[in-house]
Amino acid sequence: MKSAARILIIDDDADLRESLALYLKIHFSKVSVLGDPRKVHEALNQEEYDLILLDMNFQAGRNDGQEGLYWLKHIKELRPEIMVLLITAYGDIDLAIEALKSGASDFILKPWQNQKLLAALLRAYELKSTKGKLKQFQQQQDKSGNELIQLLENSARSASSIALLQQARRVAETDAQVLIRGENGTGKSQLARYLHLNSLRKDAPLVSVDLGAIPENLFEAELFGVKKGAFTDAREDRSGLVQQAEGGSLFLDEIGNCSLLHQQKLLRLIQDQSYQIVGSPELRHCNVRIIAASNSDLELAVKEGLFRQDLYYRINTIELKIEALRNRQEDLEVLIDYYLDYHNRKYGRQLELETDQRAQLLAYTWPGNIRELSHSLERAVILKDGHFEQSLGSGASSMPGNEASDLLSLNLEELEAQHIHQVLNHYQGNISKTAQHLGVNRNTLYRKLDKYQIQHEV
Ligand SMILES: Nc1ncnc2c1ncn2[C@@H]1O[C@H](COP(=O)(O)OP(=O)(O)OP(=O)(O)O)[C@@H](O)[C@H]1O
Repeated sequence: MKSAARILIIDDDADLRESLALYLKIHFSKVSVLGDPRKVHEALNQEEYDLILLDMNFQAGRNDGQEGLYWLKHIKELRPEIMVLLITAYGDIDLAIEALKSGASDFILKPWQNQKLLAALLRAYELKSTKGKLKQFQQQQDKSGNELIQLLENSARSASSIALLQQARRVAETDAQVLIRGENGTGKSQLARYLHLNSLRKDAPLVSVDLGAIPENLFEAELFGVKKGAFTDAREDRSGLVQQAEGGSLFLDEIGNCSLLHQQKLLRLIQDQSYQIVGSPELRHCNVRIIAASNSDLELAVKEGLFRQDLYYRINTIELKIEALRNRQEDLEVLIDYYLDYHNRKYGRQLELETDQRAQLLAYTWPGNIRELSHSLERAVILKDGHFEQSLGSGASSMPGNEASDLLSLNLEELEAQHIHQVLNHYQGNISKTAQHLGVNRNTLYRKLDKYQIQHEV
């Protein structure tokens, strides 16, 4: 399959241009040529390119490479996102260094070797895609970063939440490993973002990975990346999440669901800041801050031999515990107003709560915590109905029994709903373990819980 990279070759030598283009067209979907660099502005206005292969000497008799450097800077001013690879017959180290400092992605010597040239172009394209993704992600994060800080600080009214955020801000400035504990839906991922946004790494990416949702056999590839040729499908080098988090933070959600084998790889990552790309013998160094989260009893898992003690000690240098929502009445009051307003605006409604309806929400135990609260208010706003009797905790009580005769009377969907409910109860509401047991990912499970209105654990 051809790479999607769009390439422009700029060289005054017509034979060379054409032979390069002929070769590259075998591997790339779009290859164009340009003989005169003075027309580059026009060319870039007409078409989009990902990569430019730029000759360094154009005028006859000149071979100092300065023209190439001039056009390189010009292109980078016009389109900083385009990766420029310089190609020259007169290479020396100083020129190569100057080119790289001026923004070139690579420096290729003529006569080139086709395989090496191809590898350099594919590498540059991979880098461009990763940079693009990170930038996009970072912009989204920036937009909502301040909102998140405000939201968390606004809703922290109870003594435990105020103390928690204070502690979080204090540890955020350090690079200490943090373990966030709390029931499902209490806001562990949001607290991880809060930590990152308050840290010195805030301008670098925060990459989150749900360790409960990654299939066992993809764990290493997802986290550490893959070297081209590591397996049949690995046609190009692929970066992993650790590399994408370079300089920033890596949020390892549901760390308690990690197998012992993968715990060992995480230990090396955390302890030595190093990892191995799948298919490569080398150890790679990285600079990432680890934030982990878990809603399971890790101490028990350590006792039972299911969680490595050394990893446990590594990740919980600092432990931040989020209280269940039922123990944070002051926060609950603010969150009811926040989500009522939020969903009213989202759906263009004006639902208001009667005093007894609000009292009912304040008295409920919220086993699914903030996520359940938001879902309940969303449903109420959509239905324009603040009577919560039907919905709060109805999932548990309305489930049919599992006598054989009952099962026969169920249709497929009812059977599915019942099965999900039982598995969920078996794992005491642990979403990741339930999803793993059922062979679906957590998002699918949440959708099904929603569909069958199994609110109890949503
Ligand atoms: N302080 C807060 N104010 C308002 N909404 C919040 C707050 N904290 C979390 N939320 C919302 O609650 C929901 C659950 O939060 P989050 O996903 O962070 O919980 P979690 O503990 O990581 O859940 P899980 O254990 O299922 O991974 C999200 O919709 C989030 O936006």
